[in-house]
Amino acid sequence: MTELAIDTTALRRTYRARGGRRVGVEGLDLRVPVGGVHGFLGPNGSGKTTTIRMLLGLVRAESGSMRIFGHEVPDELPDVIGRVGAIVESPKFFPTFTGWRNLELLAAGIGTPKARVGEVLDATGLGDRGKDRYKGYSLGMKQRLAIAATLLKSPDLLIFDEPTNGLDPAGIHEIRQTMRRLADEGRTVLVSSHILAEVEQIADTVSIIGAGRLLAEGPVTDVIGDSGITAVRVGVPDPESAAAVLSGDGLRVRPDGPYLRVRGVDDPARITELLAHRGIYVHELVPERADLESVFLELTSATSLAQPPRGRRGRHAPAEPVEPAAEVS
Ligand SMILES: Nc1ncnc2c1ncn2[C@@H]1O[C@H](COP(=O)(O)OP(=O)(O)OP(=O)(O)O)[C@@H](O)[C@H]1O
Repeated sequence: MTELAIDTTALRRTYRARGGRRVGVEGLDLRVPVGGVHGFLGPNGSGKTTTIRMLLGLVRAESGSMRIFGHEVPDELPDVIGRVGAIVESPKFFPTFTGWRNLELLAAGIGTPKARVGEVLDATGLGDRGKDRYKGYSLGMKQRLAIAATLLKSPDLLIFDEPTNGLDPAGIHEIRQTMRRLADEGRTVLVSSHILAEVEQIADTVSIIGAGRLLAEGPVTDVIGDSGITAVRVGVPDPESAAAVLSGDGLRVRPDGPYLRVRGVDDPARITELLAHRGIYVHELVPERADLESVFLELTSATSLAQPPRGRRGRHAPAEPVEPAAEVS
């Protein structure tokens, strides 16, 4: 059985809202394996921050259970929190102090030897900028300094809530590289995001949530699907007749401009074969590979929220629609 860094069962947290309760997290089962980068994905308001805050003991769960490295949270959190580093909000640093000095102060505060400061600056790619003042850092460098601060106590688990918010592409790239490097050192990195493209490139495993519930989980490749082919774009002289032929064979077909988009086919050659038998000749056949973005959009769209369960690991998991709660003004 895979060793788990984070394990939650039927986790629930709601918030008071006008006209009732607003769902933060509703029956969430989250499993983060030890080692590697785990993308915790969901649209805005899907419950990522609420989950992270509950794991860190900052928000109380109404029901359900949570474990970090097998320790019950929140009861046994003091036993394991030393192994956890987290950035939930932007940490405050002294603007006129150097990055190095800021970290020295933090290290002294938690009883970490000063020698560790140089190591964590190197680990986050700030080795040659440590002697520069914090206020002169780019946003990406500021975020890397925040990561460096979490590394001072050498945590086994790092939790980053939307660490690339507000960064430009270069900054995003730097953070991505840093997270990958940390995972390659044997740490577990949980990174929440609603930007799929950046997570897809570095995550080993993902959990996708919507409306506080798990929609899919597993290795990125499994979540995307083994074949990777989600649809085939087909160009034919007579799309209407071709659609009838393909639908008749159980394929899902819909018009897409002058083309047809066909789903439910593992081997695109099947399309050519079916159509050729009816004297319809294909002039274009383009398999379109799924990416996490399209899986995510499909899973988190309102219609798929209402779809029935399809299983667990590497599959799409149960999801039920949740009544929207009124906003509090
Ligand atoms: N303190 C709070 N009071 C009331 N409602 C809250 C509070 N915190 C979160 N919520 C609500 O709970 C739901 C989940 O919010 P949460 O911040 O956990 O989502 P998220 O996935 O982290 O979103 P984002 O990507 O926008 O940060 C949202 O509907 C949000 O409005």
